Amino acid sequence: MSQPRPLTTTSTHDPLIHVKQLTHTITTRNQRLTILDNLTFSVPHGALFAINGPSGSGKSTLLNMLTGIDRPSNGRILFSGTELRARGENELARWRGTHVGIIFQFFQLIPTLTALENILLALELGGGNGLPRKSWRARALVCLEQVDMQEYALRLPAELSGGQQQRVAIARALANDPPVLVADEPTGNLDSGTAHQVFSLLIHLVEQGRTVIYVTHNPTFAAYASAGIDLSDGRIVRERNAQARLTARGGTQP
Ligand SMILES: Nc1ncnc2c1ncn2[C@@H]1O[C@H](COP(=O)(O)OP(=O)(O)OP(=O)(O)O)[C@@H](O)[C@H]1O
Repeated sequence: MSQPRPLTTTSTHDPLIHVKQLTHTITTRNQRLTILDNLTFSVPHGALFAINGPSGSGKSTLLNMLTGIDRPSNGRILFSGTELRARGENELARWRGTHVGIIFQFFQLIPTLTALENILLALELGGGNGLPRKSWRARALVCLEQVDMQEYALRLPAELSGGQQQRVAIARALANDPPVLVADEPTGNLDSGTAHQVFSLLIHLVEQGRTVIYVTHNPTFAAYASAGIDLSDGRIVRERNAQARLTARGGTQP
């Protein structure tokens, strides 16, 4: 299986997300744990941004903070200049429905719905992104086309391979046309050839102007990023910024 072709667009320097001195602690029965420790970084607009680190380093916790699913104990997250914690829960859920598409490791498609119906459900839940209901089916088909799965619109998830299911899940994440996709170990359940195909697709979506933030514990997949951070024990131990590599090599290379 060939590797994904390198990212040919570069992200702008405009930060989409600013994280400032973010700390998250939790109290268990007998101790207080610091899961994220004073993180400051930014996610450029139009980046393929990796959050990399070993198991337990805080990657998923951080991703949930960036999408407003969880709130940090301390610190600030500015998303397009607006502070997430300033929004109430309902407002945050509405905002998430239209601004962020979420992709999961285990796809999480509804098993009794076809590929097309899974995407229609996302449109239903996200309000159809302002489109009239009569055009939702066409929109869902466009999303399937974007991931090259239009021929499989009427298949159930169980009738698709793992890689095909993840493509449908990516199409579902695109349903409400969010500017940002977040993915927690998007290829963690796929063989390496299929994983590289999924990364090719994510790179293509970034080239079309979306920002993709993904979590991985695999340095090979982290190397596809145009920017990112490496976490260890809840701390940033390395910042990745492909701008330097772009200058050096004339293109981002994993
Ligand atoms: N609700 C909780 N109660 C206690 N500890 C928690 C809780 N949630 C997370 N943790 C701990 O916080 C740390 C970070 O967890 P997190 O799931 O963010 O790590 P991760 O890097 O995503 O790990 P993995 O790659 O294994 O999914 C881990 O040590 C985990 O055990």
